[in-house]
Amino acid sequence: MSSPIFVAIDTPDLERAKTIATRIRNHVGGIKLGLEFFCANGRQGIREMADLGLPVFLDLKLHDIPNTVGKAVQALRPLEPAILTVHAAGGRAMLEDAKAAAPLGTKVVAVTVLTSLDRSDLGAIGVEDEPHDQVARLTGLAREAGLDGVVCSGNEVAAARASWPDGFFVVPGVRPADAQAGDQKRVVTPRAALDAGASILVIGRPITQAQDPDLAARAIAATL
Ligand SMILES: O=c1ccn([C@@H]2O[C@H](COP(=O)(O)O)[C@@H](O)[C@H]2O)c(=O)[nH]1
Repeated sequence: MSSPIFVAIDTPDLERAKTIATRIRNHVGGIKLGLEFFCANGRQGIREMADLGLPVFLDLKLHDIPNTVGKAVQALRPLEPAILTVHAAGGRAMLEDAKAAAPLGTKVVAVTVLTSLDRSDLGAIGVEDEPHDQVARLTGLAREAGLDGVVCSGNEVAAARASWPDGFFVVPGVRPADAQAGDQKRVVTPRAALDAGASILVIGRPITQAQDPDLAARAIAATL
């Protein structure tokens, strides 16, 4: 079985992204490219990264009116990413249009509650529920809209999977026991996230900022 680790390569520098991906390629299941990389390098940058041969998770977290998101996903179709993200809070019609516009082989997954948010952050944007309850609500919405799965933290993934056994669960906010959380607030270890039902783990800085990213990826893989 291929590794569940997708490395978040968050850099605007195409050559640095290629160097990291090349170094870690034998110890991870794929690479995740997000807004920072995409805004700097666009579709051509994604193509060049895909040419390295690892599955590409395109984490653009699209969130707009249904027509705009549908058209954006259409524009991304030629890239055929393995995984593509949209924000669940965009609502059911937006989720449906995103899924309808995506290539058949692309898993479209909805971001529920960002792992950088805690209970008080939710309160500040008018959501009075605990993250757990909001994740449950948005997971149900994503499932009804025909998506493939959701993005949530390792704290909520067990309940999300229990409600959607064949869903695809992406877990970021993953930190080895001795790593710094940084801006992440809902954090679990790689082993705990997998045990709780994660389909894949998104891990960025603990690998990409390490002196030896390959060694860091192997050390994390050894804990799984
Ligand atoms: O809720 C979310 C959704 C996406 N992310 C993304 O995952 C990586 C995490 O990087 P680290 O360096 O391991 O913190 C990053 O690209 C985020 O955009 C997330 O963290 N939380």
